[in-house]
Amino acid sequence: MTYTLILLRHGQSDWNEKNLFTGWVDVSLTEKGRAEATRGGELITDAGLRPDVLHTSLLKRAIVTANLALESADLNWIPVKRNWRLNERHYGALQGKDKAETLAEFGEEKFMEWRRSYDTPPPALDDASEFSQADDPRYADLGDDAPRTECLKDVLERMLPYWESDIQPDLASGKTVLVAAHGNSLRALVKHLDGISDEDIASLNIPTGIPLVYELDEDFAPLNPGGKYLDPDAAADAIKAVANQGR
Ligand SMILES: O=C(O)[C@@H](CO)OP(=O)(O)O
Repeated sequence: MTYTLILLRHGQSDWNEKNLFTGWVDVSLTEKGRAEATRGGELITDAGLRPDVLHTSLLKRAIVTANLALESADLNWIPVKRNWRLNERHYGALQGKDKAETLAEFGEEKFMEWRRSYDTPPPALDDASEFSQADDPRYADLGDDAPRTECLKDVLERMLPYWESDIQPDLASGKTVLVAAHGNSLRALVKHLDGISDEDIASLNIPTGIPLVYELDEDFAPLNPGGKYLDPDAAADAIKAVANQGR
């Protein structure tokens, strides 16, 4: 028995286009992002894949991406589960800040530490900030556990329980699972699946809107380590663009 897992980062968002740190701020897709999402669904269909169930974050850029992909795959009807544990990394006090200005102000080392180090979070976001989610009803159940900043390690630690409790059982029952999420929550999942070291994960970036397919064995170990992008050429170009953000 092999399991099929399809990872889909949301299409380009308004704040991807503007080059702003986003995190938990609930921004919309651009027209380009919507087109990427639709094409993502076409790529899934063309590859002969048919997701049985969808898991998304609570952020609309992932939700709308999944809806558009499923619309183009004529699979609007499949069951969906949404969970904050698939959210983008909470970017702390960087949320709403321009990436190029942050790089210019703090320098390459600090910028990359905040962006890609495994275990150093940016400073926490003040609850009074216009970019805070402290009063957002969708996170009310989290109470004081709601993050004010996160590093990738934090994301991995809050994502893994959901991977084990909700996604693995769907895979184990033979379902093809589509996970529509974010650059850093998917980096955390890929780190876990591929056993990537804390150092090496810094240079792994995930492009918007291009499905990444893993075939997993019964222990959820990849049979195709690194997975397979359904449009490898577009993925390679887009990965470089993500890596160079801020420059
Ligand atoms: O701003 C963010 O939330 C993320 C994803 O867009 O950015 P980065 O790739 O810099 O971690």
